[in-house]
Amino acid sequence: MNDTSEPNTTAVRLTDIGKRFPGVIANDQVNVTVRRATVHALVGENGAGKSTLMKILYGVQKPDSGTIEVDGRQVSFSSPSDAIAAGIGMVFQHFMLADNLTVLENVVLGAEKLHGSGDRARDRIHELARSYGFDLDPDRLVEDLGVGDRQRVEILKVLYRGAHTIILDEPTAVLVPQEVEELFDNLRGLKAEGVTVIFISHKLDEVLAIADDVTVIRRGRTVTTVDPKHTTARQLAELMVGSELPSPSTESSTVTDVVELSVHDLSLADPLGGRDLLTDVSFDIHRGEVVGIAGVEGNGQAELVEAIMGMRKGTGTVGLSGEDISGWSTARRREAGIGYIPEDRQRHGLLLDAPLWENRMLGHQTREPNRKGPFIDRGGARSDTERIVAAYDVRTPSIDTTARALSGGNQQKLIVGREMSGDPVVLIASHPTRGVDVGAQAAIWDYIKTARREGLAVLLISADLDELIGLSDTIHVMLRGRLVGTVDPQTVTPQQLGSAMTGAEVPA
Ligand SMILES: Nc1ncnc2c1ncn2[C@@H]1O[C@H](COP(=O)(O)OP(=O)(O)OP(=O)(O)O)[C@@H](O)[C@H]1O
Repeated sequence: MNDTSEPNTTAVRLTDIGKRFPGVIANDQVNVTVRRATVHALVGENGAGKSTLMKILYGVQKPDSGTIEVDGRQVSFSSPSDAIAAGIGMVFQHFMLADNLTVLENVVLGAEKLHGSGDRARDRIHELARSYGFDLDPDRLVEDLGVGDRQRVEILKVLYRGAHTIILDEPTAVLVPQEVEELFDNLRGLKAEGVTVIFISHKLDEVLAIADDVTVIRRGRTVTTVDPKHTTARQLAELMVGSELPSPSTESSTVTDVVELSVHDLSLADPLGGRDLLTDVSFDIHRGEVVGIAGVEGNGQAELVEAIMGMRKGTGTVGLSGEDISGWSTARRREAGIGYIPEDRQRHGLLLDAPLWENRMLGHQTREPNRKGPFIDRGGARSDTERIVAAYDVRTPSIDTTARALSGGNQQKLIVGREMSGDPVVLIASHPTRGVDVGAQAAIWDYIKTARREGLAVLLISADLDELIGLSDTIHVMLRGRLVGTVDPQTVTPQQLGSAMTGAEVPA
């Protein structure tokens, strides 16, 4: 270790950082001091300014005011390459790996000048993996890796480029409990070797389990930095929102015997000729019922949703309220009353460069309040967007703001609000609360529970096992494109469910 790696020296100091966007002060004199070789968590409501601050530290955004010090030296970054040269790395939520290349090729890609490309590169990767306790085979294809391993490759990539401070944006959002434990082991390994980790998270229990310091940001300002050893999740949440949080309540069953969605023997071949993406998937969802699907990401959940929505053509049947809709287009399915919260909000849920009120119409152009007779009803769409913004607490300067300018969590709240509008019969919800803060999560859960009480049938896909267990009336476990078992959310624990998802015996 060199002299800059001693604990308790400062790795990063952000002082009085300010950043404005049109109509919004994203950062307002933010101050954060990150001690070297620690894990430092940033928490705050959706839109509080966490991502903006990290983009400033990574050179993606330029601050309007304030100073950045890295390793005791003042720096000014015009681009991520400046930040990387100063030893700052960032791992984003959407992994940016090439599936058809090996771990080694992915790590080295674009950084050949650093350690060469042949055996020297391989030696360096082995050395890094060993010293940080990463168990990765450099010659495996990335497409054969699970989510946890892909994340490790991303981290390795950043380390290979010489980072000694790593920023992770909501790293556990896509992981099952076992993978979260593995990630945390890796983070401890990094710390032990003098690496500093800054991470953004909405999972307050996890923050308390791994962080050495937690900085709370509220409406663009630093509230405080606390010691997690002496702070509870509830206290953190209250610091975030500046008031007390309501506690969620459990609900009794509202399941009826009317089948609203029925999926029968659904199979889907892989267009690339690999193993079938779905095999003989069958289940019903009744009026007033939430059916959860648990599975490690990449086991067919996305394909199942796309087949139900008519975006992929498989064999078997999909029925809506007793009618066979297998041959219907996606638009017709939505018109008939299927609400759809997509997994990838930026690709399928929003037109990023269109204003919020136009996004309100997306997929709902043919229905009230967006249409009057044969005409688009702009006024109706606009006033309903105002309603959603208020009801779902979408933080935005106005409904004329583009979707791109919203924070991730606020984009999600807008989509949920839109898809819950117009009394859907069935709601297909993929990760409905991904990226939203604890307050908004509780509000979305309440909306789903209320709609279920009123008869909504919900298909819930979520990597958040507490959410799956807390909302579902029944949970099917999905593995390699098949439903391999059913568990009772009343009795199953997140750990048992996590094991079942990786192929262990499904608990009775
Ligand atoms: N490029 C941009 N243009 C306009 N406004 C922006 C832009 N980026 C962020 N903002 C605004 O700045 C504020 C802070 O957003 P930021 O993404 O930093 O929040 P966050 O704390 O990371 O939220 P989340 O938890 O939802 O990801 C928000 O009001 C957002 O709408």
